[in-house]
Amino acid sequence: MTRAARKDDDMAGELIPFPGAATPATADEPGPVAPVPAAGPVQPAEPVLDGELISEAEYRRSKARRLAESAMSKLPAKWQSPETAKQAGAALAGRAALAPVRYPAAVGRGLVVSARAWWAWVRVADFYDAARSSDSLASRWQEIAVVRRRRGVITLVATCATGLGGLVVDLTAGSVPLAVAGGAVSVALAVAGRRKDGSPGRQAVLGGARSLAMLLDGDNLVQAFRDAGVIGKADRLYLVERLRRDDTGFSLVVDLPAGRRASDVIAKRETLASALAVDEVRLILERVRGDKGHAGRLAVWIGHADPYAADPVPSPLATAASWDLWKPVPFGTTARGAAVNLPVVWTSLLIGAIPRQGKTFVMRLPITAAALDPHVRLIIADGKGGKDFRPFEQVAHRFIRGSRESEARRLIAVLEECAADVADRFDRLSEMDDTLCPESKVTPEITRDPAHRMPLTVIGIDEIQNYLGLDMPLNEDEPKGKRVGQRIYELLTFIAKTGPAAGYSLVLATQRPDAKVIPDGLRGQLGTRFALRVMNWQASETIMGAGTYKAGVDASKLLSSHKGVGLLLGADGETELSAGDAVVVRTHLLHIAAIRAACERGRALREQAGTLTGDAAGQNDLAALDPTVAARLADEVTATAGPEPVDAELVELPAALAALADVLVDDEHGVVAVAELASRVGWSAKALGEALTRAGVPSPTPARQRVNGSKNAVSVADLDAIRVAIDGR
Ligand SMILES: Nc1ncnc2c1ncn2[C@@H]1O[C@H](COP(=O)(O)OP(=O)(O)OP(=O)(O)O)[C@@H](O)[C@H]1O
Repeated sequence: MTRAARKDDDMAGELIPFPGAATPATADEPGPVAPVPAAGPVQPAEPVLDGELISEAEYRRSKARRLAESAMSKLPAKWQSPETAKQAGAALAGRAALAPVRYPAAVGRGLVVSARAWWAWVRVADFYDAARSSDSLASRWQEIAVVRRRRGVITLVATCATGLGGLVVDLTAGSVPLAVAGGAVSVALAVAGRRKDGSPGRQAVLGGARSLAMLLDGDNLVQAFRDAGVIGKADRLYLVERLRRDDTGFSLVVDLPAGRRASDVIAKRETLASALAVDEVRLILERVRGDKGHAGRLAVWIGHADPYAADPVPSPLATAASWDLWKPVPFGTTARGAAVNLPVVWTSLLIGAIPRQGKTFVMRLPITAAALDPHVRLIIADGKGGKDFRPFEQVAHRFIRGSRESEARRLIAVLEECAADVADRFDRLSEMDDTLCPESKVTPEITRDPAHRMPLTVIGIDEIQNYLGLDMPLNEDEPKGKRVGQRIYELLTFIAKTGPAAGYSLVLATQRPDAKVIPDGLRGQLGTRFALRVMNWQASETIMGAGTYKAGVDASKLLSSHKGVGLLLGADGETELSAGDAVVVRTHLLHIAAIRAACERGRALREQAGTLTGDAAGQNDLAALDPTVAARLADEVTATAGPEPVDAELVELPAALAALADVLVDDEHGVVAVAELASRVGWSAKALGEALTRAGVPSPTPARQRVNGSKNAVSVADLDAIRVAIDGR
């Protein structure tokens, strides 16, 4: 006989939608097929059950197994997994072997403890100490002495009665009851004398390894939340969706007690992981937002194993015949296997990581998708200069390999060409009719029609720090003028800020993601951030944005063995990626051979569409910029990037001295109160005093003197010394 049964109640059910996780691919996923009626109006299908046909014996076996698992889950966590149970068993056996020595010692300690307690009772120690500390011992002494005498008599009577009773029992019933009573007393003494955890001399407990409960239940979870301090000791959790277990892990949705915030729990993920006894990579916490959630609702997933240690998933781009870059690019999967796609249009991407974590591999994913779209213009600058990007030479409109001076100067020329194009596109977009261009932004139709000359343009630069750090003068005639790196920074900032609406996207990668290497002005314009493992939380914040560490986003916590795994955050609100919660993504793997093949396909597509241009088509010469465009651009680009970063100290120094130079009168000499000088220039006395010290103006001795008949000594400055400093500059 056979029986149809649900495969596993706990496993069945729909996936919990977690807003915050990036775009799950659902459209292409195969699902159960409902029977189609032969003809007539469309009928609603019966609910489809996911199940399998099993025999009676199999059913009984699975039921027995579930009962056994449920019983096991009630045991302390250390008895639930074979490894920890083995350790706990060994520790128990060790303790049993030492019992003959330890038991008498515990009884001895118990005797001492009991004797001390008895002596304190007879002495009425608590009352005596209280009277002494309140200086009322003399007046209470009589009272205390009476109680002491009474307790002494009680002790004597009780001892005699016990001895007599023992003798009677021994004579009437033999020694067995006495032995039993003695045994019970010794157990009580041993309990009183046992060594407690934390008392001096107590050692770490062998076999006490904590581990995740085999079958998590509500009780384990509430305890873990309490132990982690994310809810109060008397608080409860409310299960919104019951705990489910599948092949990958446990999942559930909980409501925190009123007033507790889910984001606070997410920020304490590591502490909660410790309370649950799992590595934090196995614990995923996400807020449930929108209509189905609220600020105290949390989706929890605890993996059976490290979800990022599995074999990497090959990128679908390896086999894609072509790609439409207006569609988000397949990027990777979450820990739970949901697909994550990376939008490229309307945004720019910053990738940061320490070396050898997969930065170049990750960067090549959106660029390969761009190569597969014949209507995309690709500009590549490989600051490392290896072979990683060479396959793109076949399709790239501009391709620069290396970061020596000549290559950096060519990059500047290419970026100037792009900046001029961005400005020109906006001029032309503003002229287009509303049907074709409804929002002063490019549309798929505009970018795909060669007549409009506005293809989507992706500028990919690897090891961007190698270009931005170049310190040679831009103009050789002005050795102290603008630097090459500064010019590249200005142009990139301009393109990142104004380019997305005109169809330009930047994909920048660096292995030194600090504020000095990528100034805030540029970083702030890169709306999508992906951080693979970095050195510390500061580097993580540099990529992901200020405040992300406090919110629990820290790429330094990723393991170095997790190549290609990183945190993805949409920071500009332009894409479907959540700006609030970073999602951990295991990126797809795409090897160089597959990229080369994809680029060959991309080249063929471009040849067919007539869109193979620039370097790839052998047209290496850059068109000289029209002088009017160049002049207009010079102003716009510099204004967008803001003033050159300058050392604050250098600005303040001349400002203090320059202000003083205007107010000092020629025949003034000697010392003057700093406060008086400060009031002349409208500064605070403190700020001026500090500025003078930084300017190297020596203070008079003593530094505080009475001047102009002042009652107290005040801070003074030497006018002659200030004049010397001004003249020196
Ligand atoms: N998605 C992935 N899954 C698994 N392994 C990956 C993935 N991406 C990259 N790797 C592995 O990580 C290694 C380092 O990759 P990659 O060269 O991209 O690092 P990088 O950060 O660019 O290093 P460098 O800064 O030295 O250029 C590669 O050898 C590759 O095998």
